[in-house]
Amino acid sequence: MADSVAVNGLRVVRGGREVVRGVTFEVPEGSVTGLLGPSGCGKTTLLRCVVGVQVVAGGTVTVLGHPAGSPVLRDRVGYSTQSPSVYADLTVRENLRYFASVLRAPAADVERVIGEVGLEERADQLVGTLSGGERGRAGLAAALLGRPELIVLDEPTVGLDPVLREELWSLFHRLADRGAALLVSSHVMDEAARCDRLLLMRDGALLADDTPQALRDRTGTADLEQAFLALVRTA
Ligand SMILES: Nc1ncnc2c1ncn2[C@@H]1O[C@H](COP(=O)(O)OP(=O)(O)OP(=O)(O)O)[C@@H](O)[C@H]1O
Repeated sequence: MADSVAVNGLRVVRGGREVVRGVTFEVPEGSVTGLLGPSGCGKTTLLRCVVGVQVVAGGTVTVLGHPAGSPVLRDRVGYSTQSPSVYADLTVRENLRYFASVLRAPAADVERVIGEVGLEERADQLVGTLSGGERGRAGLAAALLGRPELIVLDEPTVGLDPVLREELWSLFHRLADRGAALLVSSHVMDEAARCDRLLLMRDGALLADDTPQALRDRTGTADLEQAFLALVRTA
């Protein structure tokens, strides 16, 4: 399987402190890679590097064969941030029509992505009046416009009920089955088991890069929370 993302020796300094400390990993196409780790460990910073909006101090980030942030990647990479960048004074549908035109995505994509994130009944509501979870899904819908080959999602399931979380994880796997690479961050360990591969991060470094089952086997633990703790103890 080809790699959609290749990160090599990445270092980032923020506020005078090295917050990403020599990180190397790949994200294969056609799979869901989870980026897991405690609050403040550097997940968002790492995702920002992959989408090319972060100044880096060293190392390389290659996305679909190009340096991260290259103009040719604009409509090939979808990115949804923790605070969704959708306009509060437009409806869900208006937002998505606007982003579809910017990305030159087909007009029919708007209805497709509204359906994929389950916002059909909120499509004509102003984003400013949506709940936090609904607003998050509106941002996620924008990241799915144009069928990007790489989809980068920063904590997409925060604030969602278990049913919706389940639906979104099913959607992520459907997108991967179509060939997309997904890189999804979370600090909830019970989501780790739903990923094909896991990157476990702590204090700006990767503790592990493996499948959930291999991590459980390697640490001799039954669940991934315990595996993470075992890795922290031996780091
Ligand atoms: N603009 C900034 N200036 C200084 N320090 C920053 C800045 N942005 C982030 N940091 C620091 O960089 C570190 C990594 O932050 P980052 O947002 O990547 O963490 P995270 O793992 O995504 O956390 P969370 O799960 O809470 O969102 C943190 O210690 C944070 O305080």
